[in-house]
Amino acid sequence: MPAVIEVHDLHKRYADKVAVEDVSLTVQEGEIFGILGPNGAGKTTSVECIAGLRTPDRGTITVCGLDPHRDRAELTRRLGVQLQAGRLPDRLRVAEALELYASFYPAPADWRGLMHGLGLADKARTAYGKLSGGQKQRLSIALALVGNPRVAILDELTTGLDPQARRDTWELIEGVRASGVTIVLVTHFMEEAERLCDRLALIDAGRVVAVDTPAGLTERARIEQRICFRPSRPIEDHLLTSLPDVSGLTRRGELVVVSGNDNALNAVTTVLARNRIVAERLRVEQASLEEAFVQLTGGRPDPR
Ligand SMILES: Nc1ncnc2c1ncn2[C@@H]1O[C@H](COP(=O)(O)OP(=O)(O)OP(=O)(O)O)[C@@H](O)[C@H]1O
Repeated sequence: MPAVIEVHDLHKRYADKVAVEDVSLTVQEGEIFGILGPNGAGKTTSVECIAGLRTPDRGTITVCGLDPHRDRAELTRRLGVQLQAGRLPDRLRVAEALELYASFYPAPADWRGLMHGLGLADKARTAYGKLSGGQKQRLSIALALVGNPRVAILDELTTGLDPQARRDTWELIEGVRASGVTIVLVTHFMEEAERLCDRLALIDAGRVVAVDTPAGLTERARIEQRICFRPSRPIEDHLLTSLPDVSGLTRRGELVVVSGNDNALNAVTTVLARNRIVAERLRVEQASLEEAFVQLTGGRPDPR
C-alpha cells in the first residue's frame, strides 16, 4: 500500500516549550490511523503541522506527495481538516455553511447527504451560534468531509458527543473510509481507537513511543490476564501462587483474583479440579488498550 502521509523527525517548539520533540510516522492509503497520547503530548501540534497550519522547526512532511507548507493551496483540495478550535461566524446557518464550503472545492461531496448522515437535517436553518456543543462538533466533521478529500484529519472527532451520536459518527467514518478516504484520527477514547483505527501511534512527551495495531499495542505491553472466581471451598493461596504461570494473587471479598500469563487459566483450573474446588462466577479479564496506554506512556488517557 502506498504511503499517503510521511513524517520524518518532526520538531516544533513554542517559545521555550518543546511541543514535538521527534515524531516520525507513515500513514498508508485507505487506513484509519489513530494518534493517541496523554494531554499535552503534542498530538494537535503534530496534526497541525501535517495539515500545513503550523510550520515545523525541523523535519520533513509529505501529504499526497506535497509539502503541506509550500504546496498549501494544492493540498487544500485533497485534505479535509476538523480541528479542535474550529469556529464559524455565529449567524451562519448550518446549510449555508455547508453549501459555502462545498463551493470552495472542484468536486465536493453531496453536502445534504452529509447533513443527513450527521443528524443535522433538522438544524439546516439554525445559526451556528445557536447550536449545542455536540451539533457544532458534528457540523465541523461535515465541513471536514464536504470537499470530498483524499485524506481527512479529525482531531477529537467525538469529544462532546453523547454515546448514541458517537456511535452514529463512527458508522459515518467507517463509511467514509470504505469510500477510499485515508483518515488520521486524534482521539482520547480507547473504545473509539479500538473500534475505528487500523493502526495507532502512541505519542508521549513529543515522541512516538509505539506504532502498531490496537491488538498489537495491547500485546506489546505484555499485560497479564486476570482470573477472578469465587472458590466453592476455602483455598490456600500457595496452591496457586506456587504455579510458574501465576505471578500474583489478591482477594476481593469472597473473590480470588489471580494474575498470570496466557497459560495461567489452564494451570489454575487444573489445580482447582485436583482439589475438588469449583470456580464459581469465573471470569477472565483480558488486558485492555487502556492498560497498554498507561504502561507504554506512563500517563492516563483523558476521559473527556
Ligand atoms: N500555541 C501554543 N503556544 C504555546 N504552547 C503551546 C501552544 N499550543 C500547544 N502548546 C503546548 O505544547 C504542548 C503540546 O500541545 P498539543 O496541543 O500539541 O498537545 P496534545 O497532545 O494535542 O494535547 P491535548 O490532548 O490536551 O489536546 C503542550 O505542553 C501545550 O501546552
